Amino acid sequence: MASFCPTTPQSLFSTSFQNTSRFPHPTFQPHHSLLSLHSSHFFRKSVGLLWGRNSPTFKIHSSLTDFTVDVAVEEKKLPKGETWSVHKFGGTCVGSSARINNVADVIINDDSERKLVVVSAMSKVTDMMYDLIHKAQSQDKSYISALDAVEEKHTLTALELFDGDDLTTFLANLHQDIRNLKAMLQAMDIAGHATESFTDLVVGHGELWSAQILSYAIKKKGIDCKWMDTREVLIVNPTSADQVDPDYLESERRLNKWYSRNPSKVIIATGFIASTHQNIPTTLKRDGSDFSAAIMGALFRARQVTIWTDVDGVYSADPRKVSDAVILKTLSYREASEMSYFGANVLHPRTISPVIRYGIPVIIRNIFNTSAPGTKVCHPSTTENEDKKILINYVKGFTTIDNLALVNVEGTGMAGVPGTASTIFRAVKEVGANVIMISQASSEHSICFAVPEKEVKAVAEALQSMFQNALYAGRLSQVAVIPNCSILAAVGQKMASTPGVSATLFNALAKANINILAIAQGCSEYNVSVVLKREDSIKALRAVHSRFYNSNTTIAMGIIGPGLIGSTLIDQLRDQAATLKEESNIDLRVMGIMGSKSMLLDDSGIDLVKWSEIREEKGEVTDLEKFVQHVHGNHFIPNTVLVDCTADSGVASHYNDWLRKGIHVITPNKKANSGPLNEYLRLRVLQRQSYTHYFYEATVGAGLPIISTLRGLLETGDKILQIEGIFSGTLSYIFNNFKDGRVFSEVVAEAKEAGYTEPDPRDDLSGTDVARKVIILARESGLKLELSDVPVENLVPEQLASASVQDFLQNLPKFDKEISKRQEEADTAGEVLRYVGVVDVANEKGSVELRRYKKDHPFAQLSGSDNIIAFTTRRYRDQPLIVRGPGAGAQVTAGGVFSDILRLASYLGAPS
Ligand SMILES: NC(=O)C1=CN([C@@H]2O[C@H](COP(=O)(O)OP(=O)(O)OC[C@H]3O[C@@H](n4cnc5c(N)ncnc54)[C@H](OP(=O)(O)O)[C@@H]3O)[C@@H](O)[C@H]2O)C=CC1
Ligand SMILES: N[C@@H](CC=O)C(=O)O
Ligand code: NA
Repeated sequence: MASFCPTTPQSLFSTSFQNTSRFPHPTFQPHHSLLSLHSSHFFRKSVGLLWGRNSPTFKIHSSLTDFTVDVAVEEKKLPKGETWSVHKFGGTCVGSSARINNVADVIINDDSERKLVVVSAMSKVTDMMYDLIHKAQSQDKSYISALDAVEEKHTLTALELFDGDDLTTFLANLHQDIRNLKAMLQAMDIAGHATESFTDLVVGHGELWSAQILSYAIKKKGIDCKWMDTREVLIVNPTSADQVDPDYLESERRLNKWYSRNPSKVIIATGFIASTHQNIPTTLKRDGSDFSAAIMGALFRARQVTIWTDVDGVYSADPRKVSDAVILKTLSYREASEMSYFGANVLHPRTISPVIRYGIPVIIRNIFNTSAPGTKVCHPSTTENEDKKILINYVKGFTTIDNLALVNVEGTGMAGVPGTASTIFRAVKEVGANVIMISQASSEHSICFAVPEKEVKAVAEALQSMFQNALYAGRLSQVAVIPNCSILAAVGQKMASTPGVSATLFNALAKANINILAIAQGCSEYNVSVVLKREDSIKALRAVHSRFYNSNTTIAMGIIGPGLIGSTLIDQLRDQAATLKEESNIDLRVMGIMGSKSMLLDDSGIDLVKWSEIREEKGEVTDLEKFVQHVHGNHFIPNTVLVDCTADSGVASHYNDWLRKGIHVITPNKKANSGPLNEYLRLRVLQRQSYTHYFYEATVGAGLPIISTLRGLLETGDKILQIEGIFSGTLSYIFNNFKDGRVFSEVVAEAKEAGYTEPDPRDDLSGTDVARKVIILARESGLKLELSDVPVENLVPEQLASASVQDFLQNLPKFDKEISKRQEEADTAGEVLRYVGVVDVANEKGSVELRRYKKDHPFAQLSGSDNIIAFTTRRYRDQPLIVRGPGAGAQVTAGGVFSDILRLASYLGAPS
């Protein structure tokens, strides 16, 4: 066996680069092909001369010895193709001896006939190596102890993994490398500088050591394997400061030669590092190890390349932002490139190019969860129909880029003037800014483009100066900067030629009340990008993801007024939450509950079992503005709804403002819809113009479908003639039970106890509550009536009009006689008393009164808190359409509010 002896360091360029691991001991076997070893002046011209174990004529340069060894070797032809599978393990995968052992098992368990494994340096080692260089250059002597730490880390790992001759060999190599590195660092220390190739040489040691360690760890498990210093094989041409192009022909030639000397079914190769044609060490720059794996895949024409990471595959969106993000089973090469560009943790486009050439699939898998199949990146034909889970199978993923600014160059002088765009982008190029997205409307009045926020100041200044004259002359009106923007991109190969994809995207954004600042879609249609305000970025991502992936429709809720109805609603939400999530993908999160005195806020959703105790303990003083800000301010949840369960007109006066902010409103509170007409009309106009919803089914007939029935009639072209009925659950209960000698005040108390009345039962007895319902239905039918336009028959004794609720109830028995008299008179005539409301649409009037009906009249047949509402319309003229059932009470009212919430969820995209 030929080897050459270590020499004593003499100077940096003729010193101790002997017997290093990147220059593995040539294991010359007597029956091998002719191998010539020459020596010359070691490192005399360039350190690159070291990377020369690439041909049967093997040149070794030493400052002390010159020698040539010719060995006859048998040429082993590299078998290429399906039998090879390539794996790549990043730094975290080989971060410790336990992980290296795990990696060894994964390789052994791969039943491919031949395996080529690319490894990165152990985790943190590359940073440690850069730190050494940084310290040495700045003459910080602590690089010596830092180098000791590097040596110790690898020594300990080796000691834990293998033993015997392999350990001795590895440690000898490692010590020699460390001595060499020390000499190099000393030189940097003296020079106060390190060239790029020197830096690459130092840093590349991390890969050399990890490849050797892994190969010995595999050998220890009884599998024969060789390790490869890829600098002997991978030849690249630097194309720019951060890019190199592989020379496939030369690399293939060198690989064949390497293999002829090192035939093996398992090869562990260093990632990241390569050489130039002049054998100068270099690196593959960003994402280098992935690139190494892809190049190796191409050189070996491998069956597949597996990139092992610490995630289960490529997600449909960043899982830290979208909790429902799913792992994609397949992605086309193009989709992977697009997603990667837009910040997803996918293969960098450049790294996939070598495998695209041969259609070699790349699988992204999780080393910590080998049961997960991962994501397969391959040609689209093989990806079809695999991602079945996706409802709308056209968009694969969504990504965002933050910290951008939009620049808008605008003016009438731009249209039809060739060269404007070129001038703009020349200015941008001159300040070295990177244009991320461009959009120009065909009117040519403006061009807008997105650049990184940190570059926008220079861009704006350059444009101001470039267009100084045009701005002065008015040909351009402005160069405006819109800061704090983000791009949201939807990526999918099948988006091309599929109508409706963008419409769905924009619709989802509109429903989440997100404003789009600019749009771009290239002709290839693989990507639709929209620019949004930064603060909307996560909300937008969730909204579009949920629309395309049938994932949860999440709604942030704020409940105002946890009284009888509010607290019953909370109980119903609590009991139904799991089913809704599981069966309908609706995730309702109550972020705040507010009463008149105290409120409870929570960032992730209040525990609906213990909310009352928690409010007692942690509640804060009610502050409506803070409450709204909290519930709506959660940018992770795309939709917000405020549910007003008070009877308060002050709370209702905020609906306008909330709707304007994109907050949906749901309420059983009648105050807004029966309040001042102009405010009501303003509210409706605003609501109709926006995608923000305002639902109030429970304001009339509680949970009964009154508003929706009326809407249905109107929207389908029916004409309402009259709506007549018993609209008050309280008054219905009272007059249904005020018979057989019972006392009026007692029945009123029962109605209050049963939860039918308004917080102040005089609102019911006075007829005001019924009048409000009449107004709500009248306005819904198109009448422009004020509450004061509806005459009411007031049943509240005048003397008790201004008493407290308690005094009113206490003193009501004093007035029982009068009403009993009316009841008896009716009874004698074979009639009953019923409190009815009428909307006379034809005559544009409303009325509310206590009427007498024959005992066989449908209104006389009611029981409990039943409401009955008869719609006489053009279609239902002879036989009115009748809705009947309990029209008050906690459960039915809260149920009505709840069903409005679910209607909202379905409008927002939940399955209906
Ligand atoms: N009962 C029924 O059958 C039906 C009721 N409705 C409507 O439902 C609504 C609620 O009725 P109900 O639950 O019976 O009434 P309650 O009196 O039981 O509850 C009202 C709640 O509103 C809170 N509240 C009042 N003012 C404010 C304010 N300014 N800010 C915050 N919270 C406030 C109260 O808080 P606190 O407790 O802290 O004072 C209380 O929690 C009413 O609008 C009613 O018309 C509609 C259809 C049927
Ligand atoms: N107090 C009201 C409750 C429903 O609106 C009624 O009695 O109908
Ligand atoms: Na209703």
